[in-house]
Amino acid sequence: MAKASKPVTGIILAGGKSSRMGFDKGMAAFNGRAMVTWVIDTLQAVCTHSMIISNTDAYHQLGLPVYADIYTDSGPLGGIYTGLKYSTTEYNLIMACDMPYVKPELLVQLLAFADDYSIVVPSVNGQFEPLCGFYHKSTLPKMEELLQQNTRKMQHVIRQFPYKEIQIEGSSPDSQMFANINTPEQLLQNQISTQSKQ
Ligand SMILES: Nc1nc2c(ncn2[C@@H]2O[C@H](COP(=O)(O)OP(=O)(O)OP(=O)(O)O)[C@@H](O)[C@H]2O)c(=O)[nH]1
Repeated sequence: MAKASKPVTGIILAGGKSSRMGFDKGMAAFNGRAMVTWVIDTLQAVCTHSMIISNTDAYHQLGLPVYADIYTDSGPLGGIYTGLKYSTTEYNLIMACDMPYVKPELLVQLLAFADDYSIVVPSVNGQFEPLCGFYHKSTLPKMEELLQQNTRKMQHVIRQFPYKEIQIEGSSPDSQMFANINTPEQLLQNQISTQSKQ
């Protein structure tokens, strides 16, 4: 997979509570290795730099820069803000640590609109997938304003910017890429189904 023509930072969100999983989901074993490492591989196929936003020491063993949330307990928006703040590139791809099925080809599709929009996100049946998106560094000041206003809903955040939506039908196989692994049951079921496909 060719890297993007401009520098792009891959920002992995690995904070939050993992309350449904009951333990840190990014470091949970998924198909033989930590779930976050699948996401790292996807981003590194396309990005020139990568970083992890987490408040947990375990992520330091993965060989990437790890930054703690600047605004704590602020949900994914807080993680996005921190990533963009530390990023040194205009182009940034954000991914949640619990989306191991996203393909680099999708990220390339998002980057194709990076010159024309502040945010580019896929949507499935009209619902944005904000934690697999392109975010321009210039969104930072407004992101901070939204955080300070206690905004949490990413569906609302995206609409504050010039954004592009890549629509994906819920019935298409591509929509399966956005499956989150949030619970021990999903972890187990997805490992079995992934292995049976090999
Ligand atoms: N850096 C950072 N990432 C977060 C934060 N909250 C959620 N995330 C990340 O955002 C993605 C989606 O998180 P959720 O599944 O909605 O929330 P969660 O707190 O991780 O899990 P639950 O407690 O089960 O809801 C995951 O990759 C999380 O690691 C946060 O406060 N900071």
